[in-house]
Amino acid sequence: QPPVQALRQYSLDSFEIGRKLGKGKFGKVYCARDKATGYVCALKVMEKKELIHFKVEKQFRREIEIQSNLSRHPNILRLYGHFHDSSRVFLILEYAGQGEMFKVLRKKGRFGDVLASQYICQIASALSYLHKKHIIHRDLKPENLLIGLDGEVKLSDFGWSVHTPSSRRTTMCGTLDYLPPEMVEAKDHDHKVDLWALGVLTYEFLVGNPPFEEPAHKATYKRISKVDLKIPPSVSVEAADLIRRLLQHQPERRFPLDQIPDHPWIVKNRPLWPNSSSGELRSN
Ligand SMILES: CC(=O)NC[C@@H]1CCN(c2c(Cl)cnc3[nH]c(-c4cn(C)nc4C)nc23)C1
Repeated sequence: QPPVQALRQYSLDSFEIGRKLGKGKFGKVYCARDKATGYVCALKVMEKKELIHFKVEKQFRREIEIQSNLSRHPNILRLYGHFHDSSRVFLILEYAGQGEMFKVLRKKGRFGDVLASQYICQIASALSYLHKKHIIHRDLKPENLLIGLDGEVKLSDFGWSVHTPSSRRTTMCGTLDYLPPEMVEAKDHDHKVDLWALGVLTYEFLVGNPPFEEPAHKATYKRISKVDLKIPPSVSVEAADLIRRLLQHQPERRFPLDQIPDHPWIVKNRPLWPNSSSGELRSN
């Protein structure tokens, strides 16, 4: 039967709460086990008064609506259900066995071509799935990526996703590093903003920091607007080619997602067998 029955009514009492996994944007996330099925999941808890205070209840409702409708994709974190009590709202999320991407990246400093290209190819597949459903993620960055038990990437945190085409209404907060020129210039934007962010992510995976990072916001804006991109010689020729093709000022010139699996950088670094990156041979 499905890991978490979609129609069953859940309450906090349906779960044994485990360790705190960390903090999302507006709440805490705990490891939890569904008492009825023994299934392990991640329970995201948010205070209703916090959602109201930050005026993000609309964004939050959109997150639920979008993520619930995303049925199976191996690189998108599942939202199985949600429930609330008098003061809190709870999201029942898929548990990602290897945790947060940004922590792995900070610990490793940067990724090699094989690992980075596998991650980028998986993220491109997830974005392609979203775009086909007319959804743009709009907040692609290492902090919003998780890693599953088999090392696969899981796109999560759809708090900023919208249906295309859209012009941003909510003021942005957090890092500007991933914003494309059309959003920095607050122009209308479409799914191609995710292509720009994928280019920034590719650069950050390989170099360890985002390409337009500056201490001051204004300086970052300027570098993004001018696409003031300097790719260090440590980055392979093939990777640099993909980064340049994604970080195009004009959205329509950005490299299409469905051509990414055939890009030389991805092809050259694809392991002979899937799951062979960990060196062992496994029957699938
Ligand atoms: C995208 C996002 O919301 N990130 C912040 C939340 C923190 C834990 N969240 C998890 C969520 Cl939402 C789902 N699965 C997770 N697994 C882990 C985790 C596993 N290990 C071994 N260590 C950790 C940590 N964390 C999660 C997400």
